[in-house]
Amino acid sequence: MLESLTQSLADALKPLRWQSRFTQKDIADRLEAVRLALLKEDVADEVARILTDRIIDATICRQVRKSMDPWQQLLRVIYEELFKMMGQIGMQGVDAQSLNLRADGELSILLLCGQPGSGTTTTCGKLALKLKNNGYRLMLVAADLQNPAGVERMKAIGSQLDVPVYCEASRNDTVFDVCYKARRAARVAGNVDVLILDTSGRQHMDSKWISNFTRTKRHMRPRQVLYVCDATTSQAGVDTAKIIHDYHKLDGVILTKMDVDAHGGALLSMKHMTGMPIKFLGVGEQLDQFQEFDPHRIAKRMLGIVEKPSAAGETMRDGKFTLDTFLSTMKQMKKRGPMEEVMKMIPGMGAAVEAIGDMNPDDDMKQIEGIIQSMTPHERSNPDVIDISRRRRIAKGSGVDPADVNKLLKDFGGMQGMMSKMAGMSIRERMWEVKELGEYRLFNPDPPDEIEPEFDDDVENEKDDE
Ligand SMILES: Nc1nc2c(ncn2[C@@H]2O[C@H](COP(=O)(O)OP(=O)(O)OP(=O)(O)O)[C@@H](O)[C@H]2O)c(=O)[nH]1
Repeated sequence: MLESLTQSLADALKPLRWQSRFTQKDIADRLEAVRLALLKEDVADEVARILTDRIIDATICRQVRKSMDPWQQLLRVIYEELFKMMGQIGMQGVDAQSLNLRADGELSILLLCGQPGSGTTTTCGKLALKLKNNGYRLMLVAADLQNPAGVERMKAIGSQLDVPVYCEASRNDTVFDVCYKARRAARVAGNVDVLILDTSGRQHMDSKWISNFTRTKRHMRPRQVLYVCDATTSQAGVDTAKIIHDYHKLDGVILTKMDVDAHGGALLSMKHMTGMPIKFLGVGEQLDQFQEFDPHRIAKRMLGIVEKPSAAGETMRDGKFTLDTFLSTMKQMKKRGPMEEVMKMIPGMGAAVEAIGDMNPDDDMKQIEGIIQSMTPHERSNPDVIDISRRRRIAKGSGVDPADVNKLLKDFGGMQGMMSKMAGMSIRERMWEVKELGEYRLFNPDPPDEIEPEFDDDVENEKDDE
């Protein structure tokens, strides 16, 4: 995954690697090499130009910290610009909020479309598996009637996941007919939370397909329409995604076959060129080879920064950071003073606390405590088992909205991930991570166009931290 892009970037930046000082000319020369490297990896011309211009601007705007290696500072700038180019945080989860699923217990519909062979049918199964693991009850719909093999594949996926599949024997039905009948069947069954429609077709660009798709989208009222794009098709895939998005206004992209995409052209260009966020990545043929898109991790990977798992990280991933741990950590922190004061003690959080103004972290803490205490011990150790009906009961028991329970579980999931990630980091890296979380992810799920990093602080003491 992304091997060629990582190598090209490394080659372009290599002359600066061991230099103790950089002039602006050095940086400009190297970034021209980076731009050419990006073009070679099939990144859109516009994206390569804007990205390198932004990196140059950011390096000029920042006051260079004397105590820090200039190479590290340059890498930091490139990393930030890469993830800004790709990412929109807070839209990638397999949860009610990120997928806009209904909170009232009514049927939610997700519509997936994509070019033939892009992996749409497989992706429907991957999404179904993730949702099933989060406690949702699914039905899959094989609405790609032009391709009998696709229907058979969907049936095989359904039996592998033990999820019902709706399909029609008649090939005279249109995509709309199948989806319409499937929705009726799901409602009659009464035990389906999410209906996933596989509408991958033969000729997405022909007028018949467009009118059928438009009708399906209008009448089925899906909660989200996701475009499945084969990452290896690079710019051609991005161009098609843009045409379809301009016409149909989709909600996001799932990039498949990332495991065999060495170049990352589609990955880097997609958000800027189409305006759609990337939500998930397909990273293999198996149904569990599916990831929520994390632009931070991908940007690091592009720069060859390896995240090393540590023993403590493994422990976290093994599930030992439970809701009980979370609650007791919060309580310990609370003993040290009001939440607001404790949060201010965390590097980078001070500004965030000021920014949230009227919000009262102590009240939030009481609500969190109430929700966690309404769960069973088993649920606190295994939050994945909390399905929709339990979420409703927990909400009732703690006097909050089901959406608050969903949010807590989502935040906890994020924190669990962060804890495992931080376990393998140096103190400085941890400080960056917490600072980013405070200023960027936690309080601002849609990142601003520009982040103002504080490179002009007095950081002479930083070396003491290491
Ligand atoms: N390596 C890799 N292969 C994938 C991935 N996703 C899907 N595939 C493979 O891509 C091929 C096409 O997948 P399908 O799910 O049938 O694609 P489709 O878009 O529904 O195709 P049609 O039915 O022809 O429209 C299959 O061999 C899948 O196993 C992925 O993330 N990585």
